[in-house]
Amino acid sequence: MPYISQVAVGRRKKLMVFGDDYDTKDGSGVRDYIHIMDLAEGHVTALDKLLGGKSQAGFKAYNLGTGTGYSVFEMVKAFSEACKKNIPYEVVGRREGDIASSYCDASLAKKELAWEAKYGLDKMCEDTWRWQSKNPLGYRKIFY
Ligand SMILES: O=c1ccn([C@@H]2O[C@H](COP(=O)(O)OP(=O)(O)O[C@H]3O[C@H](CO)[C@H](O)[C@H](O)[C@H]3O)[C@@H](O)[C@H]2O)c(=O)[nH]1
Repeated sequence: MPYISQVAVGRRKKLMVFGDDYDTKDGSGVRDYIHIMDLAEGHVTALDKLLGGKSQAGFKAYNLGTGTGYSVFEMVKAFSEACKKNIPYEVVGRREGDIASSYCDASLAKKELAWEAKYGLDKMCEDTWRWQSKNPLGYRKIFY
């Protein structure tokens, strides 16, 4: 997502797509992207349970994700629609160590924390683009 966003804002010429020959819906890598607000709320909910509950365990792991896998090409398309620009890309070789597909089962978080992700890919792209277009250099200071 940050690389796509930087292409859209003109900081990078194009996105390098790491492989289009995976055994996935369109050949590109699939991941479980999550909106930052969903992720933050998931953490707060887990902390509330830890601090307020009767849990004896020192820790417990919860998966936080949408449970939906999106491909790199789906990301490019969704981001392109959000920013109303073409996102140039080039398919290059697979990145060493990458797996084809990774998405989570967040059912335990839903059951025990009553948490689930609210936002989908379109909202992630829309909000990322709003931030990136207002902060082309990210949080770096702009010196004139
Ligand atoms: O310039 C890029 C960057 C990424 N991708 C693709 O986009 C997907 C997501 O890549 P990320 O690097 O954003 O995320 P990963 O899930 O592959 O890996 C990240 O999450 C992992 C844990 O899940 C590790 O922490 C790892 O170091 C970290 O990069 C992958 O299919 C990757 O091949 C591209 O095509 N081009």
